[in-house]
Formats: sequence, C-alpha cells, structure tokens
Amino acid sequence: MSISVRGANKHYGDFAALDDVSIDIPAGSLTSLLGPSGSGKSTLLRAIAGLDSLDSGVIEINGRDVSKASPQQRDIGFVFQHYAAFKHMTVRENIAFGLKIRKRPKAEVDKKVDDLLEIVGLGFVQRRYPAQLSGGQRQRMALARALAVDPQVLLLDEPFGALDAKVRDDLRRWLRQLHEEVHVTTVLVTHDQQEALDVSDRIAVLNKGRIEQVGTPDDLYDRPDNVFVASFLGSVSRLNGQLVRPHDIRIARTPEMTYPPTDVTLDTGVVRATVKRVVNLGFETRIELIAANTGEEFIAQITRGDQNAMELSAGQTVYARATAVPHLAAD
Ligand SMILES: Nc1ncnc2c1ncn2[C@@H]1O[C@H](COP(=O)(O)OP(=O)(O)OP(=O)(O)O)[C@@H](O)[C@H]1O
Repeated sequence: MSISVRGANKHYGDFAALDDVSIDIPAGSLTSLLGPSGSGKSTLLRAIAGLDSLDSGVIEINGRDVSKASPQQRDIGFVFQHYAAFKHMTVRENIAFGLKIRKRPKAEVDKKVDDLLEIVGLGFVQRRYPAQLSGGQRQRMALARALAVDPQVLLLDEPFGALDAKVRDDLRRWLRQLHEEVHVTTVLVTHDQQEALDVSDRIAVLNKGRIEQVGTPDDLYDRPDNVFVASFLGSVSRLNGQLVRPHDIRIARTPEMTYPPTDVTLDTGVVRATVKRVVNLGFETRIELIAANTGEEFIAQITRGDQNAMELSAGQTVYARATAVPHLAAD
C-alpha cells in the first residue's frame, strides 16, 4: 500500500514541527525518515499512524484519504523504541494477542504465530516471558506482534534505538531480510545514517520540520541536493573548496600522485598537508590532516594495508588528492 503525505503542517505553539511536508512512499518499499533530533521524524510517523492530528494537510494510504481516520481504521502496525510487551503473557501469547482479540479461529492463529516465530527466529523462546528475553529478542517479538494482523503499513520508530551496536547491526540486516520476505510498506524513523543506508530502498532526510531530499541511498550519498544532506549522510570535509568524503581522498608521501580524479571538472588538485593525528579503527585508518594552503582540517580514510605501507604519523608532510567528490545539485 502506498502512502502519500501532502502539505503536512504541525505546530506546537509558534514552533513548526512539520513545515509543509509532502512525501510519496511507494507500496512495498522500506523508506527511512532520517534526520537530527527534533527534525520532525516522529511527528511525521505519528501523523501517518493517526496517533497525532495535523494542523493541515492530507494523508492518503493507497489513495484513500485517512486524515480523519482513527489509528485502528488505518490498518497499521507500529513498533516503538521501548516496546511495551504484556509481561504476564509468553512470547507466543504476545504475538497471538492481536489475532485473538479479532477472534480469529484457533487453527489460523496457531499457524500464523508458528510462521511468525519462524520468520523472527524466536521459536526456541516462545514459552518464555518478555522479561526472560534479550533486548534484541524483545524487539523481534514486537515486530512479529505488529505483523501478526497483516497490517497494510508497518511504522517503526527507532525500533533498535536502545540496543547496543552489535545487536543493532544484526537486527538491521534481519529487518532487511524480513522486508524482502514480507514486503509490507515500511517506514522507519532513525537518526543513524548508517542504519538508513543499510536497510532502506529510499531515504527522506528531514531538517527543522522540512524534507531536504528524498531518494535512494545512492542518490543521497553521491548526488546530495545540498551540504546538509551531504554531511548528514556521512562525514565530509572541504578540500580546496570541494566537499569530499574521507574514503575518496588518496594520500601519498610525494606530490607525484598517480591517482587521476574520476571527474576532472571537480578535481581538488594535489594538496600539501600535515598529518595531525592517525587513528586506527580496525580494518581502516582515519588520518586527520591540515591543508597547507588553507589551514583547513580534513579527514582521509585509508585501508590498514595502505597505512602499514606508508606508516603515517603526526607531524609528517603528505600530499592529498580526491578521486571523487559528491555532486551537489547546485554544482
Ligand atoms: N507534544 C509536544 N509538545 C511540544 N513540542 C513537541 C511535542 N512533540 C514534539 N515536539 C517538538 O517538535 C519537534 C519535533 O519532534 P519529533 O519528536 O518529531 O522529532 P524527531 O526528529 O523524531 O526527534 P528525535 O530523534 O529526538 O526523536 C521537537 O522540537 C519537539 O520538541
């Protein structure tokens, strides 16, 4: 089911939490709402869910105007960061809950719950209570419960926000896989650009209650509309006036750079620089540098192998050149 938001406005006093927001979310897609804290992501999601009303604007689900419909009438599954499970019910009972209150026949409920337990990989803990699950298992149970009633739309508000990095990472991959199997139109709120790039078909970047850009992860990363989008989608520095990503900068000990830029119109040229700091980050190494011509700091990311070969350390003079730069729409 597609979702369409037109001219959505929401004010709290003088403050515009949503400022004329319009977005089309294609049926079956996994779209992330990405933006800094306070940018309006949750407000937009809650408006789509019908949990908050808009001051003005229209929300359509599959072409039907649901702006005035209650959350129940919108046929939506919702998962929050801190999921409130029924503590006195087992995992199995929690997942079955929505089907039971809809008075579905027992055989159908059992089959559906078995299928969902399989999909979310919780069969082995189905008789446990929520308190006996890990945080990641609890969020998977929440997703299974939301999916049990075959919602038209699944809305996820930072569902992995409270979990540690490793578990988040696993769950993201799992969510992507789940989406490929179930294909329900999904909207995910996140402030984590890595998460958005990892799981989404499309990303909408929000800033101060407005949508800055909507597109595929590649569109936004390689062809950002503006500096805000470029810098929110990943680290960027300025090198000779060009915005550059750390992994697109090559470093050498001599000025004869053998790396041609991929696009000569956006060439940064060879820039002499001083190494300020070298940080080993596991499989890659971050080099913090200061450009000799402008005094500006910039960051290069090189492989561990390159660092082992060059043995860069603070105080050295090196030469840097970008091999690619993001194409801003304004260029
Ligand atoms: N009930 C409310 N009353 C007053 N202001 C509110 C209310 N709800 C949200 N806001 C304000 O609206 C703005 C947008 O909030 P929202 O929760 O949508 O942001 P967000 O992008 O989801 O941020 P976060 O990532 O921190 O959750 C914030 O500045 C917030 O303080």
